[in-house]
Amino acid sequence: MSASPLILAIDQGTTNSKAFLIDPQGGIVAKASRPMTVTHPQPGWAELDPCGIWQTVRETIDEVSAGRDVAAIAISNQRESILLWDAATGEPVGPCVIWQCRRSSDACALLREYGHEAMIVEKTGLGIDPLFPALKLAWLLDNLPDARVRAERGELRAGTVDSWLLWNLTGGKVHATDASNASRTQLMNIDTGRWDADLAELFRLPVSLLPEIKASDALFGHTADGVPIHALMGDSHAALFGHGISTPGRIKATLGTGSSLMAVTGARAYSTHGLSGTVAWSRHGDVVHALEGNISVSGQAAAFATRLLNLANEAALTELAKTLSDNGGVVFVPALAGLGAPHWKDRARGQITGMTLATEPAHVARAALEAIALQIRDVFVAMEADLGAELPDISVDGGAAASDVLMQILADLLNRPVRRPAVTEVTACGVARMAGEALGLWQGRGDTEDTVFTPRLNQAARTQILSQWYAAIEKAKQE
Ligand SMILES: O=P(O)(O)OC[C@H](O)CO
Repeated sequence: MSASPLILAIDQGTTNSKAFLIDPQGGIVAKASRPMTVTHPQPGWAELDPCGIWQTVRETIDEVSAGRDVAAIAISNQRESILLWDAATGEPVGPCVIWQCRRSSDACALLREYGHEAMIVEKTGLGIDPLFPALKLAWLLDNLPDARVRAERGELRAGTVDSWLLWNLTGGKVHATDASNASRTQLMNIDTGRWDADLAELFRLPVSLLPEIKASDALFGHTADGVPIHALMGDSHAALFGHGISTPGRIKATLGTGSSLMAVTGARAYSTHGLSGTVAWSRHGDVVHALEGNISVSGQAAAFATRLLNLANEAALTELAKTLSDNGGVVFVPALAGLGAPHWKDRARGQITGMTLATEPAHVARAALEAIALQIRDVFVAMEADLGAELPDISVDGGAAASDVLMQILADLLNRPVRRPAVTEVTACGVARMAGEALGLWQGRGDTEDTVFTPRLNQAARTQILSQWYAAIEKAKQE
């Protein structure tokens, strides 16, 4: 038994549900993880089983909390994934349509054609792309039997994954979300922090279906055992907070299935370089704004290449990539779910270019790691252009940030130092801190040493890789 109060932080991601017990100094006392399987019923579609999401989260909570006192639960989650459930029974209605799913691609094209993009960006900070859930929710209402009628009769509830977990944790008593998650739905007006009636009408969605929007550090409710749920945050936002980035001038990249780069902007920022304006978090009514660039397939590019090359695991991919010092002209563009920021081409398709008879599997392995870094570089460059200032370095977290080889490639291609904190579970630590500070029990850790990867690649080699990359990106966009 630990004497200090412990926060139970959930990190519900695309491919794993994780739970951590975190002490007031930010130390991880216990952790548990369960894998999730994304299904692809049609090319470009991506779904998760809502019961599987709840079940895996429940199991990780039970595993880490056995025999411990938990002061509060804090939830961080994959964003932009949307689901529907029955208000009376709590049973899911249809699948969880996840952020990577492109099923609303045609509907997005129509909205663009009818000239709605400027209004949507003005209200939400988000451009039109299948990433965002408003059109996916409309798709569910239109395609699941009786769903629209039942929604209009008030029999259904909708929400992002945080809402679904909150509903289940509170035994169906609370239907709420936080401002960071709501800001990614394309239904929240970023200036008012409320669901927007014009957007709801445009997307044909009854506002009554949606959860109440609260501050990220609100007291959201209690579990049946009386444990307070005291923070909800989108995973990328929690990571930004976990890196201690709360003022402009620094940037972080979370390398998960996709990657998200975020920088705090102070006031609301408008991107002219393919990024999104978003809410970083809201606390005690104060809203912190950020610029974000989402990359659709990032760490997943390594998993994909591992499977294509028939390797045992991603460590084997990295070992193979390490056997060469260059890519031999091979470029991999992982547009496997379209291209996100800053290109936003949802119909782009993946490419492997530049192969010759001299190409070895190791070249493809190296190209896969470089692709992760190059996509991050594209967003980093857009971020500097939007901010009108150079960013001195980048802080990283997430599963793929554990790879020294990848972090060195990232430093080389960015031509900036890459800072990796000692604990890379920054998302969980960030949301735990949000709850811990709200409860007044957070002490924070003293200074810890980051591992810093310093650029070593010469300019000529960097320029060559970049020119091959831009040529391949153009090809992918034209698919
Ligand atoms: O599952 P992750 O950790 O890649 O996170 C997904 C993002 O939140 C999608 O925007």
